[in-house]
Amino acid sequence: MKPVEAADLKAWLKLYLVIGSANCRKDAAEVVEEAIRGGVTMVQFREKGRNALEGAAKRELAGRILAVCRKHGVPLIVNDDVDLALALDADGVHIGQEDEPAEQVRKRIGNRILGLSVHSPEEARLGAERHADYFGVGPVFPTVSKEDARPVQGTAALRNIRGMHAAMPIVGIGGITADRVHEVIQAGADGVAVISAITHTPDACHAAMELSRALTGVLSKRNPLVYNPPPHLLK
Ligand SMILES: Cc1ncc(COP(=O)(O)OP(=O)(O)O)c(N)n1
Ligand SMILES: Cc1ncsc1CCOP(=O)(O)O
Ligand SMILES: [Mg+2]
Repeated sequence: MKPVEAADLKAWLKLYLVIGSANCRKDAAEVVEEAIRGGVTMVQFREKGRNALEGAAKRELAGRILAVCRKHGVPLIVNDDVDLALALDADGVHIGQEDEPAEQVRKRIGNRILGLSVHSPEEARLGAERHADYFGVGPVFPTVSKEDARPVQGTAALRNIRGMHAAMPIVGIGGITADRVHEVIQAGADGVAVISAITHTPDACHAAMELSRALTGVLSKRNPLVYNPPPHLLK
């Protein structure tokens, strides 16, 4: 497997669905199918929280979500669980600052995608040194989906981290809804990662379409100085 191209990853990060059984009132694989039909471009399997599945049941759900993603050509990232990602042959792993260290995960997953949560320019500097492929930055807004979330950052952390990492694929996360997408993208993110904006709605396809429409609008208008400087400026 070749290393992922940053340009491809930026496109996949546009509308990133983070999902597990605890977030859904119906089968999470069905929600993934509907959300992909509505425009989701990458999926993270995050099986956490009260009554989270474990062992064979967790693996079974992950396998069905992977099958849906493969059918539609959408990359699947596994949250925290490197063993599961390797067993499934998933496209990558997302880890945070309290998870298995990034260097170790990189060695274990080879060229699969490595996503890392960062909250400050210093964490981002270390993350880039440790060869993360993309950063997840947040919570940008208050979230109902993560009990142990860090304090809300607004868009300030995103702007700071983008300022220091012009070429890095970056996704904003935490409390993002269709009407807040423009702030997150204007602060320098390549896309948004959401749980509740898609899973806590009666129609995941419709919710994804609304988010996707908002993203397409703001990404097409974004001031090119915010990111994507010409290659000679990146040397
Ligand atoms: C895209 C994205 N960004 C951030 C996170 C949070 O990861 P982490 O800090 O490890 O917290 P948990 O999700 O493991 O509870 C994420 N999952 N995805
Ligand atoms: C996993 C995670 N990491 C930071 S905030 C968050 C939860 C995002 O969920 P929501 O989109 O419902 O706020
Ligand atoms: Mg984690």
